[in-house]
Amino acid sequence: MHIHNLSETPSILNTFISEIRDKTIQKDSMRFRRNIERIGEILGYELSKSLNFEAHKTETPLGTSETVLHKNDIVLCSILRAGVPLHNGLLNYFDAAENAFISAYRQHKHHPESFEIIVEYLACPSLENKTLILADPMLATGQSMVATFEALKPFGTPKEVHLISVIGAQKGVDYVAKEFNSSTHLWIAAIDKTINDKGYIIPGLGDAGDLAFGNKLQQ
Ligand SMILES: O=P(O)(O)OC[C@H]1O[C@H](OP(=O)(O)OP(=O)(O)O)[C@H](O)[C@@H]1O
Ligand SMILES: O=c1cc[nH]c(=O)[nH]1
Ligand SMILES: [Mg+2]
Repeated sequence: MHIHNLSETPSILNTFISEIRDKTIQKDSMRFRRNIERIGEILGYELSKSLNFEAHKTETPLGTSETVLHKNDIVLCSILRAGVPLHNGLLNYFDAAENAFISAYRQHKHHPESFEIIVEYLACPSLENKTLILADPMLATGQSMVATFEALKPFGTPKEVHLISVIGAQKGVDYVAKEFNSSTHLWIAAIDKTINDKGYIIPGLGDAGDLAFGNKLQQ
């Protein structure tokens, strides 16, 4: 897997990551969502450099401008619910992308510290020969990414696969690196050291879905 950890190069991205982590600033849910969206825009911009480009001529009022434009058929798939603001950020740049949504949540059936990933909702166009971008802001154990990719398989074989995440734990990064094809790209804004016994990334930021959209009752 090609791992692109964007925080290795200091940039304005660090400001947005620092704000979503900050226990005071993150309480402003509108700012939290907007920061995730801005991070999505930056990750999308970096990812765009790896796409395929073709020559293009643009007629201006005064002449012809020659450039290259990407030609990929992109399907942008986000994991509900925390993936929604990240999806919006990516869609701001890949505005012609087709879109897919998939739900994945942790079900704590027997013990608060053990859970399984439940995939219930899935809306997806054909993925055959397309560029699939699979986005989820948190990559903790990596089980949600792997379970959702598995659920997408009946929709066709993508030409290339890009995973997008905001904060990952090293364990989750290692797990997806093992489970996905070696040609897969991971574009990630920060990689943290550990996961606690409840599956939260440390230091992480807490629960991204709750911070974006409010608390939910456990089923
Ligand atoms: O890498 P994993 O260990 O699978 O954990 C990451 C998943 O956990 C969070 O979702 P959550 O279950 O909290 O659902 P939510 O988005 O509805 O809050 C997050 O948005 C990821 O989907
Ligand atoms: O730290 C974590 C792990 C999973 N999901 C979150 O929202 N945060
Ligand atoms: Mg959550």
